[in-house]
Amino acid sequence: MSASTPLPRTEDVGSRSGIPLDRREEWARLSEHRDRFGATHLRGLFADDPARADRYTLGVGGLHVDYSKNLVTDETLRLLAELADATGVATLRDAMLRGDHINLTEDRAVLHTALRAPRSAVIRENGHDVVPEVHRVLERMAAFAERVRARTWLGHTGKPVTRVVNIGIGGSDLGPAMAYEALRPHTDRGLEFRFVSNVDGTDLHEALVDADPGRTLFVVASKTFTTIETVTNAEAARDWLLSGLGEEAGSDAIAKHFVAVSTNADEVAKFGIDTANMFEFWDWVGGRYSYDSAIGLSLMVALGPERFREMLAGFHLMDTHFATAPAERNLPFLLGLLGVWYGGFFDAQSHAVLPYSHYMSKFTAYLQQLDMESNGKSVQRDGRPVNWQTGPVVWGTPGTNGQHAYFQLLHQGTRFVPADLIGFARPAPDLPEGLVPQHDLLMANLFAQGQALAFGRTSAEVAAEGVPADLVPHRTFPGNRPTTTILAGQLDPSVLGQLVALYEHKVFVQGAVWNINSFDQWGVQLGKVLAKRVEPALTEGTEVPDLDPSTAALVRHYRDLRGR
Ligand SMILES: O=P(O)(O)OC[C@H]1O[C@H](O)[C@H](O)[C@@H](O)[C@@H]1O
Repeated sequence: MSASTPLPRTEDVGSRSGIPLDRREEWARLSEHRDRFGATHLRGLFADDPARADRYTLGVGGLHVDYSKNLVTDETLRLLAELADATGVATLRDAMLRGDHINLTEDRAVLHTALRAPRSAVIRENGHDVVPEVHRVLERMAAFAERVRARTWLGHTGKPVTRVVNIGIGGSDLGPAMAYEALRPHTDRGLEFRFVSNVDGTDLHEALVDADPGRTLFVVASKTFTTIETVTNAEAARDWLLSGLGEEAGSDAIAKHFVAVSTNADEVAKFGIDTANMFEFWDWVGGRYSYDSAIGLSLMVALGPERFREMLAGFHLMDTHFATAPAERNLPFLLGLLGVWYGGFFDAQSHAVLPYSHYMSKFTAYLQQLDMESNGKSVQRDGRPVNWQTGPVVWGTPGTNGQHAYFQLLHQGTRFVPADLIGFARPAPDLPEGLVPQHDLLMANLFAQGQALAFGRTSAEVAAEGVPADLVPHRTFPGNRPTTTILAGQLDPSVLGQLVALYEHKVFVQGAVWNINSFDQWGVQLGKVLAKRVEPALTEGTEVPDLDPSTAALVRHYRDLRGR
């Protein structure tokens, strides 16, 4: 889109009218409702309505989601659904799913849902059905993955590749790295996987320090293939390979030890990777929505094509639910609207995602990009500033570890932090017998935390336990801290796909209500530009014009410390 082309009007792509969110009557009704809601306590809500847990639980695919411990009533949910309706969430959803260019500032379609569509689907982008291409690339990925898994993908010296090093950052790292970790029991344990993202050379160093160049395969994953961290690490990896195999190994070694995943064939070729070894995706896939595209190549090698496809089917199941279920029984709508309620009317600044699964240790970091890069915006789709809170700070680590670190603040601090608790009924399939009983202990903690956060412990209850009067306030738990519990049978590829799609669509719903473009990320540009300007000052002492006094002094001090 040229700079002079006007952006499509907001009403063309969703929002029913140009009325700002905070001037809508549906918003005003929620605001009045919030005033009436006051300090209504979850204890009272459950006492008044014992059936609440049943009514506020929804099962979709393999997920069982209990949202009853949220600060909502039927009226809240009705008013939120009316807000979703008035802001055109479903209209924008339909526009996204059919390939309209809802990413206004980049004039792009947003079609990650096409990545997991069945072969029979027809989804057009600019009039062209993208589904056959999606499946063509999936088949190429599968053929490649099978060769590595069968140990028939041989390196330059004739040895099979056994270590796969994914080089990528942001959306080209977080998804595959997270899913690899989450699905470890389903991976080929005879292969080793490393995910290198940071431009800090220590990241690559640690991935290669014990590697055999003859057995190492690099997957360079970058949508643009211009990202400085990835290109720098890929060049260093190439140097490492050639110094290990001998410079004369040259292009044959590159061809056997490097594959690329990108939308940019020109840059891939410039780097020296044969485009026959390139796995393609498209500009209608956002980086943070891309790990089910060819960006998941390393993951597919780890899992095998069949399990990768099970994961895609899990995504698709949630896509179908999102596309078809009525708003009041639609999980992404519900979870998205709860966040709108807390951000808009409870001043929630953050949202904790707390998986009770050590394999999910990278899940929240993955969601940070998904949510915060999508909805960390402060202008509306037409460029006017927003006058309401948009995306929260998303944070969290696996339970039970977090309980011994920051849960104190969740229980007794002054901040209001809604949280998602995620757990799985069955332990990992290959967990040794002796460790299986620990799983119930893990899950008991999940349930206990949801209970403690919701219901707390009153001062009367504490006093009745014989606690001395001066300690009672310290040992009282106010409760009324909302959680949503997501329970699944087992952490398997399908369930992971369902979970990720649930959060993708939740983020979508929120962006639609807030009337922001969830699909660009201009906010990451400035730092990149400035880093390029500052680097010569660090290395060569070059004067950087217009450097502010604080940064200039830091640069001087850095050079002193480096002895330059
Ligand atoms: O895949 P790439 O083009 O290398 O981009 C990697 C990442 O870097 C950018 O700065 C964006 O903020 C991310 O959305 C993107 O996922």
